[in-house]
Amino acid sequence: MKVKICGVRTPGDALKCVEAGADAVGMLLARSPRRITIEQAKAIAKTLPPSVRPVIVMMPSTVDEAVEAAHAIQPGAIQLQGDEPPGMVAEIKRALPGTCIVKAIHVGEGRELEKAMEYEKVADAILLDTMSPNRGGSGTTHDWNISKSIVASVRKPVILAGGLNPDNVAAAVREVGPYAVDVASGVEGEGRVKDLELVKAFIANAREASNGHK
Ligand SMILES: O=C(O)c1ccccc1N[C@@H]1O[C@H](COP(=O)(O)O)[C@@H](O)[C@H]1O
Repeated sequence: MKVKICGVRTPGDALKCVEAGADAVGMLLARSPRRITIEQAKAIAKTLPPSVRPVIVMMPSTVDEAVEAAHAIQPGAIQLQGDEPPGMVAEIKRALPGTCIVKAIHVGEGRELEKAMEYEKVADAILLDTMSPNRGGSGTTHDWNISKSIVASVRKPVILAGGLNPDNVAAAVREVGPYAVDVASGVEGEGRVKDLELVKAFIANAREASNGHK
C-alpha cells in the first residue's frame, strides 16, 4: 500500500513524512490555504531521499504552465486537480516523459466512472477526491461505493483521497481497495502543520489494513 502525504509546505514537514515512511509528498501549487511557491516546492523536493517521490498538485490553465513548473521542480509526478480535458492531459504527458501524470476526479460531480475510463487512456494514475469548492483538501469523505466501482473497472492505479485520517483509513482501504491513499488535512495539527504522530498512525493503519501488500 502506497501512501502520499499532501499539502506539505516546509522542508521540516517533508522530513516528518520521510521519517514516518511516506512513499510520496505532495506540494500544492494550486489555489489552496496550503499553496506554496515554485521556489519553496523546489527546496522541499531537494530535501527528499530518492525513495520518496515529490508530487506537484496543480490546476494549470495551459500545458506550458505545467511543463514550466515540472522543469523547475523536477517532481516524480504531477497531480492535475482541475478541469483539464483529456487532450490537455495527453499533451502534458507527451511533454514530460518520465513524469507520472495523475488525473484527479472529483467524486460527487457526476459521471465519475465515465470520466475515470476516459482519463485512464491518457494518465498514468487516477486520483479520486471529494468534490468541493476548492477542488480538494476539503477534509470530507465521499461515497466510497463509487470509488470501489472505479477501482474495479479501470486498469490504471487508483489513489483514494478525500477526508481520510488515521481513524478511517483502514476502513477505506478495506472497502475500496485502492492502489494508494492520499491525505492532507487529516494528518495536520494547528496551523496546518503536519503532525508526526498522526502521519505515522495514518501510514501504519493504511498498511495494516492492506495486509502488508505493496
Ligand atoms: O490540500 C489542499 O488544500 C488542496 C487544495 C486544492 C486542491 C487539492 C488539494 N489537496 C488534495 O486534496 C486531497 C484531499 O484532501 P483532504 O485529505 O481531504 O484534506 C489531498 O490529499 C490532496 O491530494
